[in-house]
Amino acid sequence: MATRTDLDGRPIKPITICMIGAGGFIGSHLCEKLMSETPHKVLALDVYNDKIKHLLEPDSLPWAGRIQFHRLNIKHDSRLEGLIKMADLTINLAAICTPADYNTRPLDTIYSNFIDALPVVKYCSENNKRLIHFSTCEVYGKTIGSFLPKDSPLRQDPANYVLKEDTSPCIFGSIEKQRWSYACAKQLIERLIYAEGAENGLEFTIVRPFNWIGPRMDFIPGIDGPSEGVPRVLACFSNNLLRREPLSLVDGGQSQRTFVYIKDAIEAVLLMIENPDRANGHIFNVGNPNNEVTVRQLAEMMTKVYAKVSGEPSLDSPTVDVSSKEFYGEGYDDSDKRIPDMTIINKQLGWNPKTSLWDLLESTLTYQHRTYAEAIKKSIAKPTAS
Ligand SMILES: NC(=O)c1ccc[n+]([C@@H]2O[C@H](COP(=O)([O-])OP(=O)(O)OC[C@H]3O[C@@H](n4cnc5c(N)ncnc54)[C@H](O)[C@@H]3O)[C@@H](O)[C@H]2O)c1
Ligand SMILES: O=c1ccn([C@@H]2O[C@H](COP(=O)(O)OP(=O)(O)O[C@H]3OC[C@@H](O)[C@H](O)[C@H]3O)[C@@H](O)[C@H]2O)c(=O)[nH]1
Repeated sequence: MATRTDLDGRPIKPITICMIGAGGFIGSHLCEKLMSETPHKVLALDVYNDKIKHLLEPDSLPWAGRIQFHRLNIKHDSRLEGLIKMADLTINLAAICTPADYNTRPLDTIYSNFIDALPVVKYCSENNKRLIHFSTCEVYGKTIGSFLPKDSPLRQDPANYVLKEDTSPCIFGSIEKQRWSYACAKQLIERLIYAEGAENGLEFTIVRPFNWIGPRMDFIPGIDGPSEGVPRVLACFSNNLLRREPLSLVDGGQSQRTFVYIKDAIEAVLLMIENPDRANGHIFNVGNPNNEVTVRQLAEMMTKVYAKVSGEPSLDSPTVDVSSKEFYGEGYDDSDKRIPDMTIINKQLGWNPKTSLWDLLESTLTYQHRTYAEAIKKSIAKPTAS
């Protein structure tokens, strides 16, 4: 491998990374990138490894020996501190991060996103290890603009809706809207990490992902996840398309999101890993402000793209409206709009997303069709046990 240099022209030294939650969606892409393009070693920690199996087996893979899987639950495993000590950098991705869980399993959500992350922060701080912690864009909550009258010209002022790391407030709903328990737990762990940096010199970077999507995100209910499970929107809509069912629009699909391609976002994380002097002490939005749609528009676009990649015509009525209470249960609420300000990541790391929403949906839905269409057909054809 040719000598790789950082953004300041210095050669990059190989390091060992302790990646917690390496078996998930983001972790699997990050492991893939680190194995195929860098000399770094990864201690991959997770309870599952299905999404990184292709990197672990067989032993003849070019990166054999550079990635080691450790099956463990960070809630109760004494090996955690030893693994953090063995590494130069810890990346914590582990979390319950699916909205269907926030109001139905609020305790697990709070424990997973706050309590379980505490020892990781403590071990990094005590052992002088660098930490990259995954937070979320949801820490911003609702926009200021959402509280203005519908026809107020102030809604047009970007200051009232663009989300900026160092100036935007964090606006959550009331306590019985348990949707916000996740965001609140993430916010408190951010504050704790920041305080560890300020008082004890912890070297940290906080990542706030804005709806990263792509292959291997979540699961398809009844195929590689529970039949009654509700994954995030990309997988929900993929499941509907694969089964030729209308896509469910929660509360009319009026909420807005910006979606970024996982492969673009992983480039940003690699820059953080390899440029500690530029990334330490910072909180970074990572998203694509150019890919904004309402959830309804996302459904329409996915329907068109899926018809193209599968060759199957769309349904006459491709969407159906459903209330959030019916879909997610009591205590659901939503972020109205999420546009990331890109100033800080641009200045520190020179990163910009590249892939348009249409292009990222085309490659992702091609993957979904190739991976799941046959399995879905078989599961539908299978006679049910009497
Ligand atoms: N994907 C996104 O767009 C997005 C957006 C905002 C924030 N995030 C954050 O990024 C991180 C990763 O998200 P993801 O999309 O890859 O989710 P994911 O659910 O696919 O991955 C999380 C992984 O952590 C593992 N994990 C959870 N608890 C664990 C424990 N106690 N011990 C060991 N492993 C455990 C899970 O098994 C899973 O493989 C999360 O912290 C999430 O909150 C992601
Ligand atoms: O079938 C569906 C699924 C979801 N939706 C809607 O689609 C939007 C996006 O839902 P997602 O499940 O992808 O999750 P959200 O964008 O609300 O939150 C996510 O973003 C940030 C991360 O921290 C988390 O991964 C997750 O909380 C929501 O408005 C939701 O109500 C539908 O209309 N229909």
